[in-house]
Formats: sequence, C-alpha cells, structure tokens
Amino acid sequence: MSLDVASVRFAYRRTPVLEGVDLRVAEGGFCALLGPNGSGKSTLTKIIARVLSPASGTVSFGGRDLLAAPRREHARVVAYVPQSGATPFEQTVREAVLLGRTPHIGLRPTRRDWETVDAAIERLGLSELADRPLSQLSGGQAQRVLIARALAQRPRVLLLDEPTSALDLRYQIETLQLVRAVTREEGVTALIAIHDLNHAAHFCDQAVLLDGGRVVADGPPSEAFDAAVLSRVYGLDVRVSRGETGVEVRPAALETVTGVSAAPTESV
Ligand SMILES: Nc1ncnc2c1ncn2[C@@H]1O[C@H](COP(=O)(O)OP(=O)(O)OP(=O)(O)O)[C@@H](O)[C@H]1O
Repeated sequence: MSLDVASVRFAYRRTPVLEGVDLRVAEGGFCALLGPNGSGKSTLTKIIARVLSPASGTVSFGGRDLLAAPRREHARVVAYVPQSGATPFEQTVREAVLLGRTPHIGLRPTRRDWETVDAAIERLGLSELADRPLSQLSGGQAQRVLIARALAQRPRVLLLDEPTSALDLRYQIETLQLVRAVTREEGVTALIAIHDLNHAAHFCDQAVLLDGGRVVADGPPSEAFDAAVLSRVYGLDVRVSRGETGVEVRPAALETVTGVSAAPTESV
C-alpha cells in the first residue's frame, strides 16, 4: 500500500501552481513536504484532502482512486489538519473532536466513539480543556484540537499543513513525536507540510522538496538535502552537515555568527 500522487496539475484561475507533481509515500511512512513560501505545499495537501480539485492527475491510496471515491469513503481514509480551522466558537473541545468521528458514526455516537474522542484529547494533552469552548483557547491549543480531531477520525492517511506553526517548542516536538508514533505503531501514512528542515530531517523518513510547483528533490532527508539545491530553492546560502545524529541544515550566515560569538574565551 502507498499514497500515490501522479501528474497532478493545478492552477488558481490562470496561474499555474502545481506543474505535474508525482510522489509516493509508503504505508506507515512519514513524509515532509518542504519548499519556500508559495511553492505549492498547501495546495497539494488540499488536493489530497479534496478541498481543491486538480486540473489533471490522480491521487490514490493502495490503488484506490481517492478523488473519485464517495466523500464519506474518502473521509474514512484521509484526515486533514488545515493551517487553521474555522470552527464554531461555542463548541467545546470535546464536541469539536467528535466531528472527526463523522465518517464513522451511524445515527448517533456510540460509547466507542466517545472513547476514541477522549483518547485523542488525552494524546494531545487537552484533557483539562475538554469542556472548554473553543473561543477560550489559545492559538496553539486550538491547533492541537484540530490534530486531535484528525486522530479521532482514525484515518489511514494523515495530512498536516504546518501543524506546528502556532505551537511552542515543547508541543512542536511532542506533535512530531506523536505523528511519528502513529505512523510506526498504527501504520498510518503521514504527509506534513513543514518549514523547519531540521525537524523534517529528524522526524521524517522522506523529504519532498517543492519549488515553483515542481518536485525538485525526493528521498530520505540525508539524501534529499543537498546544499546546492537547498541554497538555490530558498535563495539563501546553506550548509548541510551529516553526522551521527543525522543530517543538519544551517544557513551559512549563522555559521559566521556562531564562529564570531564562539571565538572569545572567558578569562578568569
Ligand atoms: N486562493 C488562492 N487564490 C489565488 N492564488 C492562490 C490562492 N491560494 C494560494 N495561491 C497562490 O498559489 C501559490 C501556492 O500557494 P500555497 O499556499 O500552496 O503555497 P505554500 O507552499 O503552502 O506556501 P506557504 O509556505 O507560504 O504556506 C502561491 O503563489 C499563492 O500565492
């Protein structure tokens, strides 16, 4: 099984944004979708989530055409965490997370649905906030509710569009660890649009780099991260180092700063 995106093209009005994107994420894989602002990451995740329809191309999982499947069937396979969500503010956290169960629920939620909801709330560290209205949450807490909602959906494919952008350092790391665990333990296939190249290298086993709506690198981060390619794509001179802890990307300008600040030694 794998998530397969083939020859996907998309344009907003007449402006082409995706120019024939191909990628494959193996079942249980954790793939980072990287690229500068405006390179097409959100647009691609929205196409897989069926928020947008491509002009041409296909998206399938395990050979099943996800774009042609009935909506409910698609929602049983794919969960999508948008950059930010418009949710009715009078809803509580628990009610908002229950929405993730919609593709599975019959007439009304069962005890098992509520158990799945509460487990997702706990996993995202939201138990103490479960009965709070969304209007009383911080931006980062609201972002964690969106992730809990996606987990409650129990998808086979998890799409996350910059899910850590509003999170503090602890929750950034915990969220990435959580997605990593969900892929490893439950075989969920995850695709995450993310800006932090080093987080991508640390947590993901595949990195796909978009530039101007085209894939310009695809592979394990240690292979896909090439200093010349990254420098060209981001328009910034970067260095890539490969050590025991994995691959690391640093802007060349920061190395100079580090060198200067590290130079003086304290005298007693
Ligand atoms: N609703 C829209 N109407 C017209 N153009 C759009 C719309 N949404 C995005 N675009 C354009 O499509 C291109 C790709 O945008 P997209 O949001 O997919 O990029 P991204 O890689 O996710 O960027 P970022 O890192 O800033 O989130 C950009 O040039 C953007 O200006």
